[in-house]
Amino acid sequence: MYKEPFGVKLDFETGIIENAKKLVRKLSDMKGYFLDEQAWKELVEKEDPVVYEVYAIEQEEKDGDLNFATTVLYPGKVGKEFFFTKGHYHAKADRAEIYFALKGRGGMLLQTPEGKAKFIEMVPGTVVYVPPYWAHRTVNTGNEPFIFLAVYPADAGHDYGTIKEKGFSKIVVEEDGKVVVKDNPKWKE
Ligand SMILES: O=P(O)(O)OC[C@H]1O[C@](O)(CO)[C@@H](O)[C@@H]1O
Ligand SMILES: [Fe+2]
Repeated sequence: MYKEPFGVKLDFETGIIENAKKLVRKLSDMKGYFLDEQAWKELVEKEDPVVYEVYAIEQEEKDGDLNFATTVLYPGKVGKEFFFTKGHYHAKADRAEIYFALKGRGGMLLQTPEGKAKFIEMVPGTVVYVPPYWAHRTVNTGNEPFIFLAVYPADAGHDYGTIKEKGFSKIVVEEDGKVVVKDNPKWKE
């Protein structure tokens, strides 16, 4: 009837949560995600870097329960575009989420299904509220790993398909040494 409460250690320096399930996403797992396809191909052939790692503590997909996970998003670029997470809507689209930045710097791109986008900068201590229905993707705009904690409903699920197909309406790139958020020329409504 009652589940057992627990505490775990989250290492703020490395992002590792003890006893968590680890997931690794390499650049080759992200075909079609970056704007510059040639730059993507060259970097995959050269070194196929790890783009991010996730350490997740997840429960059964039940209404009312919570999951949490850290993400270690490495610094890097594909062409001018900063490394990012795949990004997703929730399968149960009305589920919200909280992100808490721990280390490094970056930001979150959020978007409604109609393509209204918002970029929120994240530095250690920033808490981001992801409202129901908004897709979300984090971006590392710095030179060190960008590490954050996410807390989300256990039954939220992930809808990756929509973002994989259509992308986000905005991209985050480096231009003249600056971080610039601009319209995605490949965005499909
Ligand atoms: O699931 P994505 O889009 O690859 O991004 C990874 C991060 O997002 C989450 O799916 C939570 O929204 C976590 O598992 C992880 O923190
Ligand atoms: Fe999410």
